[in-house]
Amino acid sequence: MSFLKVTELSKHYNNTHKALENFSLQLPKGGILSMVGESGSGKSSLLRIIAGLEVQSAGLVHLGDQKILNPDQKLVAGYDEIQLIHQEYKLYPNSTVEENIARPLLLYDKAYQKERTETLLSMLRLQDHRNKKPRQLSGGQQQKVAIARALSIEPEVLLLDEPFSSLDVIQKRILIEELKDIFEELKVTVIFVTHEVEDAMLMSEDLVVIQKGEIVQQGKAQELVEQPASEYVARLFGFLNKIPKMDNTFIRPIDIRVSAKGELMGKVLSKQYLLQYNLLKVEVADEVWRIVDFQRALTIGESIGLDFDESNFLKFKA
Ligand SMILES: Nc1ncnc2c1ncn2[C@@H]1O[C@H](COP(=O)(O)OP(=O)(O)OP(=O)(O)O)[C@@H](O)[C@H]1O
Repeated sequence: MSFLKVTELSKHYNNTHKALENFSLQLPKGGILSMVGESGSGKSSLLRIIAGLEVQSAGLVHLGDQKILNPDQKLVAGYDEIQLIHQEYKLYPNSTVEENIARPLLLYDKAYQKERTETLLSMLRLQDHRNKKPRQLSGGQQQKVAIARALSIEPEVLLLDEPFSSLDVIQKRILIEELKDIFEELKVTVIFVTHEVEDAMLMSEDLVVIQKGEIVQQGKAQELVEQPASEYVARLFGFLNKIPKMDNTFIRPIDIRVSAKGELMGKVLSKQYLLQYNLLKVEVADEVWRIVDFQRALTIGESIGLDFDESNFLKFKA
């Protein structure tokens, strides 16, 4: 059953520049979807239109039976039910964490205000910071407060536009894992936009890849990894090695074995020490391949045989 429904949305800035083209998407209530796309692919435009903050050139957005009106159709742009959070989301600098979270609840009954604020402080584990001002918090904690504030009025939909891009990797991973559980518990419907595929996979199994304003692939993470619809999608998940003399045919480093009687011979050009393996650059025919060496046994200049199963080839249309 679709709850958030985007139908054939297009957005052309200045009547020419196409930020979105015929974009359709459906999410069930409580669904979490991660959207990956490079800069300029139309992700922010999409979220702003879904939130009712931007006028589309064509197409519709529905939340349940309700048609989302754009700023040309509605006196006050936006909806309480749909909250958009982005990287530069501003907290009230002179208010405490507690006050920031309670702010959208000012018109509500006092007892409910208190109860809801306490729930969110506890859910997001911000109790110890309740009396601090935003500047006394780390970037990750500030984004948590922003999310708590957005969640205070119990929105149906949360739209996250690269909200963690200013955080360091460790902070970010912990926060994504924490938030995923909270979103599931609250049954809020979430679209999480990022250009980092690993962050997308941490947040949800359901992924959409967007390129130049169009969906290039949508599905479970495993489907996208195993059957990428294009070279672009495949490269999002890591290096590809081109098979010599075969057009548009590739193999991933992880699918290659180093073996004395390999199908192809290669020469190690360089090696890079990474956390779980050495990543080698290997000259193979006229190509430079990336090979993973878990044993860290291979040395620069060494000639090696490379073996693989053709069933692991990734073939794309030209
Ligand atoms: N207000 C605007 N006026 C004109 N062009 C715009 C406007 N906003 C966005 N664009 C253009 O529309 C395209 C899509 O932009 P959008 O910000 O939606 O993409 P994005 O995927 O969110 O990019 P980023 O990750 O860099 O934020 C880009 O080419 C951008 O330059």
